[in-house]
Amino acid sequence: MTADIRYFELNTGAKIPSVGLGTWQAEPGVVGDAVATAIKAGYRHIDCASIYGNEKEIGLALKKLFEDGAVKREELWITSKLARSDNAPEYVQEALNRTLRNLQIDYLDLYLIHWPVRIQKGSVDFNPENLVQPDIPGTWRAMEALYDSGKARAIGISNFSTKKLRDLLAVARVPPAVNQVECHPSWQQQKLHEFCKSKGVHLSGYSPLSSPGSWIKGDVLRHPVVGMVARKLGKTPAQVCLRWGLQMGHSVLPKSTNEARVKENLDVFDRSIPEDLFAKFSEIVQARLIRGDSFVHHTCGPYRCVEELWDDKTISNV
Ligand SMILES: NC(=O)C1=CN([C@@H]2O[C@H](COP(=O)(O)OP(=O)(O)OC[C@H]3O[C@@H](n4cnc5c(N)ncnc54)[C@H](OP(=O)(O)O)[C@@H]3O)[C@@H](O)[C@H]2O)C=CC1
Ligand SMILES: CCCCCC/C=C/C=O
Repeated sequence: MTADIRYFELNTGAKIPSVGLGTWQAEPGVVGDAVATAIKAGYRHIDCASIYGNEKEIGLALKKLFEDGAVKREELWITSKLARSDNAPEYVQEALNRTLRNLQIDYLDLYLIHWPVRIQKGSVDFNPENLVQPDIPGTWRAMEALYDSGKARAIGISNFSTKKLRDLLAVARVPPAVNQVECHPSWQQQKLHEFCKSKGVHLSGYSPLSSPGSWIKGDVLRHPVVGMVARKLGKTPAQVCLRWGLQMGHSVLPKSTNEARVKENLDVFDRSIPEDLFAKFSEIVQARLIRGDSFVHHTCGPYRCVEELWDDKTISNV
């Protein structure tokens, strides 16, 4: 196993940098500095979304970095995502244009349908009455038009189960390049991983540290297997989780707004997890952290329960 896994090649032929900076819950007032710190430290991939509410500040930071000559647009990989309230064919083009205006760029490297979920345009809260049946084939045709236009150089999906991905592949003219899903040593997505691999869809792992500081409060960084591997390799638990993702073949999107941790999370290319230690990760009990409970309801919207959202009868084996 070569230690240097800097890129993964997508089905478009493009190379996605293997470590991207996450920006969800990166607060206004600090997210711009985090992006600047990351890019100066060597990150070339920023994971954004309209729903994160911080694309304007990221755009300002990018503009300054370009003006100062710290990086060129073509050296960066910028992903953004179609919000749930824009998940309808007629809203897709304007949603992308809004994101491009906010980010102050003229194309995205990757545009994803954020969730297989639609809420009424203008909804801001989690009222279940706002949940609407999405027209995924229709939205995908609108995404394909963005791909054809060159404004989105790759298109993909996020939070799609194996079944939802299979259904999409059956109607897609342009196959999705990426499925961005929760993925870390305590939610390894084995079945989805195999399916994506068999179809040439790159799996990008979100919450690769299990989102420890947020309300999600995942604790994979404290798992004994992660700790043991970290001690043996002389790396931190976070670096071990990220390295595990890279060796699985996934790009990873750690979020940090702390300068030292931003740098720590990119320092994952000098050591591989050897096979005997890598095998230990199969002992880790699996549980999904981001269940999407707010997107299901016993009477409203298309999904009656989380098992229907994920097409999975065993959301967790805990
Ligand atoms: N498509 C989707 O639906 C989703 C996409 N995402 C994407 O994935 C990104 C990452 O996921 P996210 O849920 O943010 O969680 P992560 O797993 O990246 O964890 C982020 C948390 O870990 C802390 N942290 C960062 N680095 C370290 C470290 N080296 N050691 C210890 N703690 C650390 C951060 O705090 P601090 O900032 O203080 O360092 C923050 O609290 C998101 O930001 C977003 O871009 C996430 C969820 C859903
Ligand atoms: C209250 C439910 C929110 C689900 C998490 C959505 C995370 C999105 C990040 O991209």
